[in-house]
Amino acid sequence: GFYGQFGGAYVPEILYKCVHDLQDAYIPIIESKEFQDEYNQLLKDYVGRPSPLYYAKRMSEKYGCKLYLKREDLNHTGAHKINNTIGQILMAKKMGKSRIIAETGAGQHGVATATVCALMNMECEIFMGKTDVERQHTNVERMRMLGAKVHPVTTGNMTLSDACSEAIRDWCCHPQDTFYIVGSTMGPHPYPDIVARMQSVISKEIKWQLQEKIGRDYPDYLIACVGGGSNAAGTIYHYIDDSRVKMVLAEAGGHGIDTDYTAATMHCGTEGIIHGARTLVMQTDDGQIKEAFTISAGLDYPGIGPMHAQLAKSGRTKVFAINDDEAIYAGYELTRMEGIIPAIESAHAVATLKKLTFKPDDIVVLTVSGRGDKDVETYLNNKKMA
Ligand SMILES: CC/C=C(/N=C/c1c(COP(=O)(O)O)cnc(C)c1O)C(=O)O
Repeated sequence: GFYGQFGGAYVPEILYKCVHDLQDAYIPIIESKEFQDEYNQLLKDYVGRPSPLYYAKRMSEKYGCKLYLKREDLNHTGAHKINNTIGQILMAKKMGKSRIIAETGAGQHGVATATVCALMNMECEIFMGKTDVERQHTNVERMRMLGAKVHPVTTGNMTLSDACSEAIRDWCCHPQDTFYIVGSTMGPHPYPDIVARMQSVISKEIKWQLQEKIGRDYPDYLIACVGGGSNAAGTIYHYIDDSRVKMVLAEAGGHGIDTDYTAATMHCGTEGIIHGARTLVMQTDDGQIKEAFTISAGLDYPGIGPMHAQLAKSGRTKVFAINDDEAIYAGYELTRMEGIIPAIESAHAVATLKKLTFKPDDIVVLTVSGRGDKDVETYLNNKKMA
């Protein structure tokens, strides 16, 4: 499982067996008719797919293009994360696992995991940095409502990276009966590939939706935000080899890539290992992973999916570092122009529109990865930036 020099599975000895078991099992499971039938039926009737591709008329006029929004915010649980957790819970069941663990930052992956555990009657434990427990508390309440046990993590700066480390430590103590549902295109092989495949339903739908709406199955631009990289991976998946399609990604600049308060890994990271993957990571000269910083819990990660490390290095994707104030402004703009309150993560993608120059007929598809209910306090507390 390599993306150029990036990827691989750098795990402690104790995890070898369960990681290799998964490496051997995942393709046959995903490609089986039984999996495909149950997965597609749940995406349709439980998640509510296909998600709409909505023509944003007022934003199109403002930015001089034809802007279509891929509405992953309208999925059950309010974000793209459930596309992935449905797939992984079916794998866990197939592999005879009874206990599910997951990390979460924005709480959307936590909610999506707790949701499918309730659906499949499985035990669920979520690890979440204490900082994120506070700033995304509505999602913590939802997780508990759904029957999950939420463990606040108090190591490091108590955000997503610390939650990942704690989940991996737990996994090391329960390698046989526990399935770790990883929430993004990160971690040891095969997780980046599993998550990208589960999220690829996003671009599979974009293709036929564009064909239906404009008589052409490809856009001029695809735009998405990147935390670990899963909604972006899903958005670009079926277009990666199509050179007609430009790919624009938004990572979290925080207070700026020239400050110590940033999460812009593709601007500030160097090659290293984090949570089992060789990728780009923000690290000190002696290899200590630096703390990330951003207003957005879901983008607050010092690493990046190995797939995106490779795509950025090869120049296939154009990556912008969007700062906190730019994201808040963009969140208010979409809210006031189209009546859609985006997740603060998705707002980073919206903020790239100001950085691009379009031709009037350019078809632009931007993935709204989640809804902003969990971020209303953050938006209102930062109104001055609007
Ligand atoms: C897996 C940890 C990331 C989380 N969320 C990330 C996230 C992201 C960034 O994650 P990726 O799509 O995996 O880059 C974008 N949009 C929304 C609405 C998100 O919630 C979470 O815990 O919910």
